[in-house]
Amino acid sequence: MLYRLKTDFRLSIITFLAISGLVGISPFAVMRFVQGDVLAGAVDLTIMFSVTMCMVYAWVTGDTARSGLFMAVVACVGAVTSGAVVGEAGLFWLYPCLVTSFFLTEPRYAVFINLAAVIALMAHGVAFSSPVQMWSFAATALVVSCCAYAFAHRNESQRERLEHLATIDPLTGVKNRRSMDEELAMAVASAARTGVSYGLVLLDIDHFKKVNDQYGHGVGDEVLRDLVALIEKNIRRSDQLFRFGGEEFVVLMTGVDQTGLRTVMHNLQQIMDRFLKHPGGKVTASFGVAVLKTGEDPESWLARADEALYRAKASGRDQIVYADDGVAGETAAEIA
Ligand SMILES: Nc1nc2c(ncn2[C@@H]2O[C@H](COP(=O)(O)OP(=O)(O)OP(=O)(O)O)[C@@H](O)[C@H]2O)c(=O)[nH]1
Repeated sequence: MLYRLKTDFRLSIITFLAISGLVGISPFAVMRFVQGDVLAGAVDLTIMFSVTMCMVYAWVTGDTARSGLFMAVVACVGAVTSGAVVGEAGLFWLYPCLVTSFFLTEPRYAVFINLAAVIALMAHGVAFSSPVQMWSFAATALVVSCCAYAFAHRNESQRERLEHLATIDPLTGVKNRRSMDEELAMAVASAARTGVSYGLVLLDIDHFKKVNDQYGHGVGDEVLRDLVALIEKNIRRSDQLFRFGGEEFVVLMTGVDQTGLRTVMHNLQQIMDRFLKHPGGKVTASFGVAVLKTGEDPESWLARADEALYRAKASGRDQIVYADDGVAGETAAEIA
């Protein structure tokens, strides 16, 4: 739970706002009912119920885009209704709503929601004691919205940049090991939920140290980039490639069974055999392949692929070894 709060910015905002909204509004709801103002109390209760539902929906489905948008609408509609029901005192509630809209949903929706809320309150007019107060409210609401927009926009672009730095390998441009851990966990969860099968390929370039030593690191880097380009060109859009570390890569394949996986792997090995080169000749790789078993966790899945890769290296490299096969794999030359 804490992990999701730390990694999902919008979910954390939705949760924080829902909880602070509940804490902030509940004393007023109690006060309204005690004072006999049932309508205002009912408005408060409806807002509290709606924000709670938004938060629960976000946690259960992970759909923070929809729940964030709905929460922004609920908050602004609630603030406008409060202003209309209790008058001037209700106006203040719109300010936090104008700010938080930009953190809950996309700027274009937030601008629309904020404008609609301010115009609705002004058109209703009852909450204002004078035209000067009404226009002062409009002007301050505009300033607050502009500042919130600028801040949220900057925050979003910095967050995207940090996320890119944290998840993408700078040399090859593919996702790094950190992203892989998350994607494997998601694949395991999806397999348990939907029954879709997943295959994991651990690929390690053979004798890569020699390439670096003989031709320099620049050439080594070029081989890594060529390998990535070649794999990306030859896997499906739903498959994902990660740099596991150094000269080791992982391909996560979706919707493949044992037979399909063997065909894909043989094709991939053939393509590498034909096209992946360094100045002195061919570049080969060893592969460890494991299909996710029912109820298996990501660690054991990866460990089985790693063990298969170890066997591929140990039995002469340039091999594909399937976990739990118990036999050595085939070289590209044997398949051809
Ligand atoms: N050019 C380049 N080399 C890298 C990079 N990351 C790791 N390496 C090199 O990859 C080499 C890996 O060497 P080893 O672990 O001995 O593996 P190997 O030579 O491929 O031998 P086997 O895997 O046993 O076939 C080392 O020389 C690392 O310096 C990188 O980003 N660029």
